[in-house]
Amino acid sequence: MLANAPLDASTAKISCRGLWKIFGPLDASHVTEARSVDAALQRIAETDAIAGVAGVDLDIREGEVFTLMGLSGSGKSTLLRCLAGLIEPSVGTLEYDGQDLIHMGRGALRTLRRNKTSMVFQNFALLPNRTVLGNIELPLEIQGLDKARRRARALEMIELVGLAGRESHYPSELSGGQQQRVGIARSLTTDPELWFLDEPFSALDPLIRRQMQDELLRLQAQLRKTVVFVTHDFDEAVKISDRIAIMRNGRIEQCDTAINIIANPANDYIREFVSDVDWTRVVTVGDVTAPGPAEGVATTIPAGTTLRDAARNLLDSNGPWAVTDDAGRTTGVLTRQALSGALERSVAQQTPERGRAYA
Ligand SMILES: Nc1ncnc2c1ncn2[C@@H]1O[C@H](COP(=O)(O)OP(=O)(O)OP(=O)(O)O)[C@@H](O)[C@H]1O
Repeated sequence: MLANAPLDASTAKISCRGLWKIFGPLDASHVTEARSVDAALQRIAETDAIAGVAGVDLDIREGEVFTLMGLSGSGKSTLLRCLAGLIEPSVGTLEYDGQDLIHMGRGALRTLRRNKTSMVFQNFALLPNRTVLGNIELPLEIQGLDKARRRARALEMIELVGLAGRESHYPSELSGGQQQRVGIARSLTTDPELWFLDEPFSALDPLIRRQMQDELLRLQAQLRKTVVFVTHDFDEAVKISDRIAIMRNGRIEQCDTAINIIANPANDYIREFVSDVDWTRVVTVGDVTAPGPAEGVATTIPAGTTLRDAARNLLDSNGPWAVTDDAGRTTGVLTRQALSGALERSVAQQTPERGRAYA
């Protein structure tokens, strides 16, 4: 598969082709008339303009958590904002469920965004003079919902994110983690289909950050939104994402599952980008277990358990373990020997001589 290859536009929830966002005074013909993305970038480099997003093709599936990564300035926020309809792309196509956003009138786009999308920001972006309840009700107020209904819905959201009892507190009376829970609750009040999260946890300390990641996973298991997430933290991306796209200079260098990216980096840039990744936090029990029946094996372990977490089982059990999928079905058997071997291989991958493939 090409690093930047689209999945399948026909089943995509969000789909874009040849998407560009250029900052500065520049005619779109610089891009549309260029022979390739490289040629267009070359022409842009000769001007004062900057390509925040450069020729991105992407298909994001319904219900997936899709994460944008990359160094500072690589274009993550700009791409996220284009996909969210917050900023207008300079060139290219963008569709939700096959519906063209680029040629939609401003009013229709605003309505679509209000009904289908929502956003969580790194700095929480709460209104300081409104209570928790007031902040969470805001999107419904904008939608014109009557007071009783928006209050009932806001209280439901407060319950969902574990803030019951704090309804009348002001943002300044809350911890960072609690403020972000308000941001999350507010973003969910309108029941959006598309949920955009721009580094939502990066202002939080590590322990709270991990709790919020768990919280996000819990909410996502319940709500199954289509999520576009931006982070600088590969561990965070691995924990929450179905797929990760790594950006550089406005382009997507590789887009795949975390394990495929670390096992088969598309180029030297990606190899370097993931060189410090702890494989035991990425490779899961499911990745190293051969399919098969598990008769007579009483102890189970979920397929999504990372080797790092599974290693704890080695301390208090000899195995074997029946590996189970999300639905609780047994998919295979993991022996103590196989788990030890997989752990050893994962650790070895972090040495400079590591191979290109995991197996
Ligand atoms: N409003 C703007 N005007 C001009 N240039 C911009 C604007 N917004 C972003 N850029 C430029 O576009 C490029 C991509 O920026 P963007 O903020 O998307 O990167 P990022 O990967 O999200 O960075 P970070 O991780 O630091 O948030 C950068 O070169 C940035 O300077």
